[in-house]
Amino acid sequence: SHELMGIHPYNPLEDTYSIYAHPLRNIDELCASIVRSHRETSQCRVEELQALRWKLFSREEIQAYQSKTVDEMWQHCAIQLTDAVQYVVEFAKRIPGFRMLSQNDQIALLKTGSMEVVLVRMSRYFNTENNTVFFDGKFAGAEVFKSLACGDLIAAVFDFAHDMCALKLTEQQIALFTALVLINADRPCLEDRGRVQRVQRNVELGLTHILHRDNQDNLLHKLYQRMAVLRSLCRLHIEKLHWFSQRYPLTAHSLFPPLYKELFASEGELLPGTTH
Ligand SMILES: O=S(=O)(c1ccc(F)cc1)C1(c2ccc(OCc3ccccc3)cc2)CCCC1
Repeated sequence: SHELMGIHPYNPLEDTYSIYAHPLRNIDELCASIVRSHRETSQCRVEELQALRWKLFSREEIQAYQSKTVDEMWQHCAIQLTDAVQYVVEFAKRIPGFRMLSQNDQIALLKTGSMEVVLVRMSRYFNTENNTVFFDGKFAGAEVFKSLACGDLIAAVFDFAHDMCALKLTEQQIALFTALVLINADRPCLEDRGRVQRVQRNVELGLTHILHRDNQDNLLHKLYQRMAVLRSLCRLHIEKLHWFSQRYPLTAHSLFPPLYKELFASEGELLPGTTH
């Protein structure tokens, strides 16, 4: 059984054809429902975290993280990531049209898109003044993650967060952007690409509508560029995960959260014990 619990089959009432009845009213409604879902499923509000932005780890706390073993730190981050991904699954299920897709297509979109959405959401918790990111209750610099032994992935994650902050996206723009990151008809192994394309088209209309309303049409191509960076970041994450699983098979196969393995480990790697 898939760990992405609670995914419901096609619900005709939610079919996207109804959206063509009154396009403008519905595009506004589509944006409003995606913004609401984003707000309801983001782990903590940006305002709350901005208040914590100067809560940094002490030298001793940094030492403690740096003296963790590679597999301890990987497990710690995998747990944090899985926690964040749960909220993204909830967000996806509330995107109009997502639940009308087949269960396999919903899983395929989440397999490749959830990490990307987590990284976009993480950039909201990034402080560009001291290059720190919210982690474990305080703001951490890259040095905190040294024991992961994947400095290039961490540097790429930090660079991405920094570049996203530079765009100064509003929460509404982030809501529509992350919905578009998820609903991507070019993802591999989709059963009904045409159906995903129809849902994607509506979300694209929503994003361009929001950007036009904010008089920021110029952001659209920058957001498409960021989507390409996200794909390379997630390829790097999967590469590192393969490297890690070879060196620490026990941790990767029995200590990582099931949802993490479901989403990020390729089918072949899953040992018995994870049911399908
Ligand atoms: O807070 S985090 O653990 C964090 C980790 C590394 C980092 F540079 C900044 C933050 C978290 C995250 C977890 C795993 C990530 O990549 C995959 C990864 C990287 C390294 C080890 C395992 C997995 C990226 C982000 C941010 C959002 C949710 C959790």
